[in-house]
Amino acid sequence: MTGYQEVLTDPSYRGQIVAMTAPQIGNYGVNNLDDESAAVHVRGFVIEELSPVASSWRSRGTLDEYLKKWEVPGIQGIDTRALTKHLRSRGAMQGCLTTDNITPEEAVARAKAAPPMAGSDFVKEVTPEAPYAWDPEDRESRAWTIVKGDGAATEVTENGEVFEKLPPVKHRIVAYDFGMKRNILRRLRQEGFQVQVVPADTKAADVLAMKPEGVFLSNGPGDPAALTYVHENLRGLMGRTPIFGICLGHQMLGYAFGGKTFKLKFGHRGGNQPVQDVATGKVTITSQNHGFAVDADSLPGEVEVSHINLNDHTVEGLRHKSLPIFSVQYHPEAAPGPNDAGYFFREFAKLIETSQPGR
Ligand SMILES: NC(=O)CC[C@H](N)C(=O)O
Repeated sequence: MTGYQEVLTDPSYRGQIVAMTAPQIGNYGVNNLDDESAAVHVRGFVIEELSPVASSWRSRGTLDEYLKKWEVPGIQGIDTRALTKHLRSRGAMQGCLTTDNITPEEAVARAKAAPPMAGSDFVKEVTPEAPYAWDPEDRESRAWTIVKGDGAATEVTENGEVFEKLPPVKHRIVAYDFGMKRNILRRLRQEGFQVQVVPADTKAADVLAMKPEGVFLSNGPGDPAALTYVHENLRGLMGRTPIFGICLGHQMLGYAFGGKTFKLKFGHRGGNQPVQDVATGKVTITSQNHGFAVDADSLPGEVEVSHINLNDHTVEGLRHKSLPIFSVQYHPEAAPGPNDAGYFFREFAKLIETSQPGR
């Protein structure tokens, strides 16, 4: 029931209509802290029932007003669990939401005529135009670092909000922003990383010229196969700096290694996906949002599958056997419920500290 604002603003959903299975959405309204980016990216939002009340001390408006502000169509009154079962048996498909006075057949024709997800580069719509240094001390960024107050060093602002005191900077890294969620930046900073963010088409040489201690590859929308310019740049970074990728970043590494991805019949979504660490056998409950997956058989021998999804046994993590490179398909930064996977940000710091990049 929670997390709808994060879903709406996750750039990875660019170009997609999202349907929620929880029966009532909007209960706690929207606020100025939960946005994962500066805009709503879903193309349409489908729910069973909009809560008639938006109630929370953090609330600054209703979901209805929010979608209107961003001119994103929403529809309620849909049996979204039946819809989900339909998509599960038939596969993810094109859809159409309209207020035009047309027949269902005409709406189906419009849905079929829409450009398909496969083969489309949606990253160019969400990547920043220029590099920027993420400043965790600016007001807005600090507002993102709310913690639950578990006794860790905290600070209370004039509005009574509790903030985490950030640790000193330990490592300077560069992050490719393919449509990055803000909580990734927040989690990186919480682990002591200072982050310089660069656009998706930044050349490997320009990244290396910044002399980063490591490179992070973000999540992002669309078909990973379409981003050949990224695959190329990553090949220029491999072996020269430690690399950590999440979701689209993980898929990009799959291509840079010489592998490929395929489109899943239906994507992995939501906060309840079981993933097994192949080496330890340990299972974590993870948050996921992806429609494509790396094809394990396409990978070269020097890359190992470190994690698998226990529902369909697809690849959920990769690790290079000799170079300091690893990635996960799911979202260690997301926390709609479990925080099982949060340790990956610490792993990245450890990798930087223990590897000897050849530069
Ligand atoms: N969250 C993501 O980074 C999604 C990656 C990719 N666009 C997919 O759907 O598989």
